[in-house]
Amino acid sequence: MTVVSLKRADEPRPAVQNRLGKIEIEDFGLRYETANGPVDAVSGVSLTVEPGEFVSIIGPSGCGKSTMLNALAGFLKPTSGAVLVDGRPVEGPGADRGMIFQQYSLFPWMTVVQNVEFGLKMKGLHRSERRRQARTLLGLAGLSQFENHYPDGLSGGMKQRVGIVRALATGPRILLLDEPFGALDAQTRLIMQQILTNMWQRLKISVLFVTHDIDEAVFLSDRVYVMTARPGAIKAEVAVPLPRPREHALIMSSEFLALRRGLMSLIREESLKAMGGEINADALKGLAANFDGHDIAKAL
Ligand SMILES: Nc1ncnc2c1ncn2[C@@H]1O[C@H](COP(=O)(O)OP(=O)(O)OP(=O)(O)O)[C@@H](O)[C@H]1O
Repeated sequence: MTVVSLKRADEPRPAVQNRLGKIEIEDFGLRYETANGPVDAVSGVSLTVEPGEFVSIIGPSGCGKSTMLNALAGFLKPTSGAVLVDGRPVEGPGADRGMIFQQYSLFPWMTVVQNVEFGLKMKGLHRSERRRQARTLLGLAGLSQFENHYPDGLSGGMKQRVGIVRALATGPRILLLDEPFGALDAQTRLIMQQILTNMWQRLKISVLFVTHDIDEAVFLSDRVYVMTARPGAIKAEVAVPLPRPREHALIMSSEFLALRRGLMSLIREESLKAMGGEINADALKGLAANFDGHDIAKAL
């Protein structure tokens, strides 16, 4: 079995017929205008997510991962290139895309079930139908007995589960997740990964998932894109041909470890480049002065 296959980003892939939720990012660039001049966050990125696919993006800090998700969500406009959902350019936020951030974004004055029902209310659904749909999704996420709790009384993992359920309640075709489990402890993170994959498989939506955690990317994804240091571009596309459903014991398998090693070496180089930009010679001189004249800059 080929465990790590690196493909060119523009290589054709078989299309899934008659299904919605396709993401196409074509030669995408985004420049921020700041008081200190322009910042090219992302440059010339092309990537695709087929309907129903689970795709992750990993890359060094500041390479533009969040910028890209925000453009897909419709919060930012590309400076160059195009961002398409089901063949149409993204013009702004829409109910076809749900977004989940690392920070929990629940309404603290609403109960769990009211938070989940909120988007359905905006869609004009009748109260009894809203409650029925919200309860079905809360059941899938193992949250049935917490429906009348307020967010303040929930753990971080539970809040994030409610956030995922809320984003899914309006029936998006695409779920965009930006480091959603970054603030959770390791054990809760594993449980959340399992819940997310279960819901993804049941609902058959497309997922684009940003993470810093290589194990998480391999465990969850069909494919992983690796980005370069800023301005972010695609360095590699890695297929994850591990069978589903996946159990956590998989992370000890030789196939998983080979993928992990491959991704690790791809990303190490870019992380060093990204850090190199921040560690300048003056900063190192400053450090040396703090160490009784010992030249630790040379040792580095
Ligand atoms: N509103 C903004 N104005 C100016 N520069 C910005 C803005 N938002 C992001 N940037 C810069 O654009 C670059 C990409 O930022 P972005 O947050 O997209 O990266 P990231 O890969 O998600 O980072 P991290 O992994 O640390 O979350 C960074 O250098 C960042 O400082």
